[in-house]
Amino acid sequence: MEENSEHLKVAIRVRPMLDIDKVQDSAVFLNDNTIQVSDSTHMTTSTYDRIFSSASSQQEVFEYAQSSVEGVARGFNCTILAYGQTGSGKTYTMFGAEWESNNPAPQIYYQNRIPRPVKKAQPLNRLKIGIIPTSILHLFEITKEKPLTIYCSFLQIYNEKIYDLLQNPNRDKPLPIREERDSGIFVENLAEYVVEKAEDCIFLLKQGDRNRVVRQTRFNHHSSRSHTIFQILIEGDKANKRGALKRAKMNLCDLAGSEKFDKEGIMVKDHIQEMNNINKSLTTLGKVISALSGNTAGHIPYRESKLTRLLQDSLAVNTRTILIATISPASVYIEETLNTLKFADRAKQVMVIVKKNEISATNDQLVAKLQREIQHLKSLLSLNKKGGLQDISQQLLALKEENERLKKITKNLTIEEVEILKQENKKLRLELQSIKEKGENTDESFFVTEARSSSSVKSAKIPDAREVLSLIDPGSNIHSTLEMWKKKEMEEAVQSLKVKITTEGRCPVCTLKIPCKHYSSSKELSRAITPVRNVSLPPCPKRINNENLIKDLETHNNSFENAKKITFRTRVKNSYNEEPAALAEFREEEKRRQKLRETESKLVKLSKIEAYREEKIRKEMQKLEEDKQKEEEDIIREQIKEMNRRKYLESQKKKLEEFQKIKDQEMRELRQKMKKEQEELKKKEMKKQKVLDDQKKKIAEYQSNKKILEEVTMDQIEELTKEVLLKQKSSVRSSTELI
Ligand SMILES: Nc1ncnc2c1ncn2[C@@H]1O[C@H](COP(=O)(O)OP(=O)(O)OP(=O)(O)O)[C@@H](O)[C@H]1O
Repeated sequence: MEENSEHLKVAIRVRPMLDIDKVQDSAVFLNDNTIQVSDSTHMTTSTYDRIFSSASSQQEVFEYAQSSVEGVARGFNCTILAYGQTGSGKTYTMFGAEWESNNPAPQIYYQNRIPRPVKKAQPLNRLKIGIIPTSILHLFEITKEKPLTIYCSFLQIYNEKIYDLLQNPNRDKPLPIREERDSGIFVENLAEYVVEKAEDCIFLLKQGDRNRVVRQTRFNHHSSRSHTIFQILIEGDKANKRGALKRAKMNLCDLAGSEKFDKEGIMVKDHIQEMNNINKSLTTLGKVISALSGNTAGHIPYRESKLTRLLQDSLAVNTRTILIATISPASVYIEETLNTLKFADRAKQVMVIVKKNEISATNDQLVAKLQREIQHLKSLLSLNKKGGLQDISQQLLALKEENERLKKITKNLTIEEVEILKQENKKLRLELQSIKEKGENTDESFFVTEARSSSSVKSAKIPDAREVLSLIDPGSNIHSTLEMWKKKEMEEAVQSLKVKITTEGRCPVCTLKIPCKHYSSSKELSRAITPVRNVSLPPCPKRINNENLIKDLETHNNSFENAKKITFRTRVKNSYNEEPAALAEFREEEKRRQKLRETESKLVKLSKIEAYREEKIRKEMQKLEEDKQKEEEDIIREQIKEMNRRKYLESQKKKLEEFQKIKDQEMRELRQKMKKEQEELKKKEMKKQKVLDDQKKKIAEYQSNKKILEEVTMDQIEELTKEVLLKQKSSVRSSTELI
């Protein structure tokens, strides 16, 4: 399987000066991939993978992330994060400018959001939209006609609580984070939509964006006050040659911006709380990045904030991660800019190992998940089919049959069968979504992937009427119809019970064997029974009539079992008070009831033990999960340490090699110098020798001359002198003649 080790990619984007920047002098200077930030005393210089100036276009920024987005279609996970102080351009980078004109900025804080009027959708301008919409368009373009299913979800983390942006605009249902061996970390009950077209995905993105918490702050009229994560999950529909299905997810995060306490202005309580939560979660993100980069030893504090916990398996762990740090050029924000660059510097050092994600098509868990999901979707669908509620019991029966059918298709499915299951699943989801669009269902748990909702994770059994009821919001139409159905079922149960009693020759009122107070003979009873069988019971001549009984039953939880108990209790009461003959039977019954109670209490005890055991097992499982989690964290830490060690060794090796090279060069130069010096020395020696030889020669000459001179007499000297003088004279004469 493809596997690469790479650095976390870090880019800086500088936004242009805005009217809101009161002092318009720049403290940021760019030169290729180097950025300089200067205040009156210091100049900080840093280099990054890429720097986008205020003139850079949205398209240029997308192109930087394009290969990672394309990797998602090949099975590589990807996370793109925008980080920076408030008002520095994160939302502009992730969503875009066109986006803002489609979602006009509110001037007030939407505490209880009134839905904004939805403008008629304008065509997206690809030059203006940000990374998220462009990635969606690009992803759909490159996966067109590929056998893939694309899911999307959209959440916000506001005040350390997670909300579904597509289902919960009022933020009244915070969602928990769960972790499971197979599904990894996920948000329970988060809606996951199957999207077939880019336009549908964009539509959902816009819907969700409208539900995001925004507030007007000192530095941004339309400041995002929550972190958002738009997640796209891609799953292959067809297995490859190795029988594996592709599976990759892309997280597109627009973080809320850090903000300083406004000492001059007035900050409302909510604003302060938001600010503290945002700053706290960003600090934790900083700590996690620091730990991942190997700068701090030990524990990675993923669990300290919802943001880092959610991104635990999507941040630098088997995920191509791109960080776009946004800054403002204005000198007034220099402190925030330096903090952002410091964060980016740490992120630069994080190493990531990414591998292609594949899952075996015949993997037991996948098959089981698909089967469960199909059942869940079918049960929801059948509940929503028009007119289907009247004969709900028939539908439940049909679902039970379906359950049996699916159970029979046990684990040994062929790849083709799994592919068919996947298609069925997709079809059902789309059918459900179209029902939701038409407004036939108001239930918010409608689009929750079966495997991601707690009720269904626990068991794969078909829901009974009570479970079906619990799926539906109280107050909705479906709920009231089901209530009616439940009442009807209860009435029928009472009827059939009474018919049963009367056919045994007992009085339907006091349930004693006739003759009793109400009926003297079976003849009288049979006359009375006839209408009872079909419509209603004969009215009790003395005290209890049908309606009272039914009311009684209703107040006692409306179940068949309770109906039996109440009927019995009524009978006993009547007979005890008014018919002493019934006392013996009553005592017998009382004994039976006592036994029943004992058995029941035993059962309660047993179920308590069972519950205790389950709780213990659950705790053990949880502990095991936590241990596993810790182990995994240790492994990651070890991997990071190992990576850093290798990095350090490699850098040392490089340094050594460079040192060796320099040394070799120096040795070579030294040798050459020595050689030259030796040659020069040799030359000098030779010169010296020559001078010595010359001098020796001169001495020899001198000595021979001296010897000659010693032998020459005074007369010979005079003669020689004369001769010389004569020679000189003649030469002078000849020269004067010549003149
Ligand atoms: N590169 C850019 N080109 C032009 N305008 C920009 C650019 N970046 C940001 N802006 C403008 O700056 C303002 C603030 O940007 P934005 O809302 O994206 O900031 P933010 O970092 O998301 O802030 P917050 O954290 O408060 O939500 C917006 O009006 C936006 O249009």
